[in-house]
Amino acid sequence: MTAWSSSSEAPWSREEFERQLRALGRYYHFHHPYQKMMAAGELTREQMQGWVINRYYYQINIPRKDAAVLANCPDRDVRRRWIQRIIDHDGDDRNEGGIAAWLALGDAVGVSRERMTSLDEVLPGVRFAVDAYHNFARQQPWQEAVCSSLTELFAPDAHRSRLETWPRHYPWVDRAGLAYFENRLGQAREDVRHGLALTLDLFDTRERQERALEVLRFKLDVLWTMLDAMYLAYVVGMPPYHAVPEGD
Ligand SMILES: O=C(O)c1cc(C(=O)O)c2c(n1)C(=O)C(=O)c1cc(C(=O)O)[nH]c1-2
Repeated sequence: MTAWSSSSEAPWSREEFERQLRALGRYYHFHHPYQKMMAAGELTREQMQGWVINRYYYQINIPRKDAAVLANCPDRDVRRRWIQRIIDHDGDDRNEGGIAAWLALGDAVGVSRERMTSLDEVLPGVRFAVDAYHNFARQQPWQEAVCSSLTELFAPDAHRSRLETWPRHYPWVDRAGLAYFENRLGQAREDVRHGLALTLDLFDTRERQERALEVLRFKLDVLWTMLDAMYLAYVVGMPPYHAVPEGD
């Protein structure tokens, strides 16, 4: 055991552990300059479209990530509940699901289905970040993948903010497109209840609890890095290779 390791210390109480997880909310992407511009009505149509196009790559990878959790999890009770996340995004006979709702959000901001689903405009930085999340869920223990979903603890504030500020600041966005955010408010509450209870149960030593905080930091980095890539490309005006002269 190394001198800096605190693994021999007593575990935090559930309340203290939950408090530490929630305290990481200060690094949530809601506080990124791109999101702040969005909430303040400062994004141009192109910047809004760029966000919707790039976030689509996140949306289509969420159910694949959740399928990886199912594949790695031997606990039937956990799988029975976790499978709902895939249905929430992919839809079923009764409900079109979140990916369809995100395409409708594209319609509302003037992004055609072909443009969105081609993935041609997904920035490399966004692709790398999202792939890192998907690969994490495939390769790490399923308990860590469960924990990494806990950024959803902080998502309802972001969804509510968009529902409240977009109609005021972006009257050109068709309101029907905001259904995605409305739907997520209820779904995220359920997801968080389950994901948080599992995390509090499973990470039951100080070493595991500290690992859980690291895992949540990783996921916060994924979300923040996506917005860094968008900020550089669409706000600073430096998309990848922008300074490379056109070849012949
Ligand atoms: O718009 C957002 O700010 C936001 C953030 C997050 C998140 O924190 O990962 C998710 C979502 N939305 C979301 O809609 C969603 O379905 C979702 C699933 C997950 C996940 O990690 O399993 N995060 C998120």
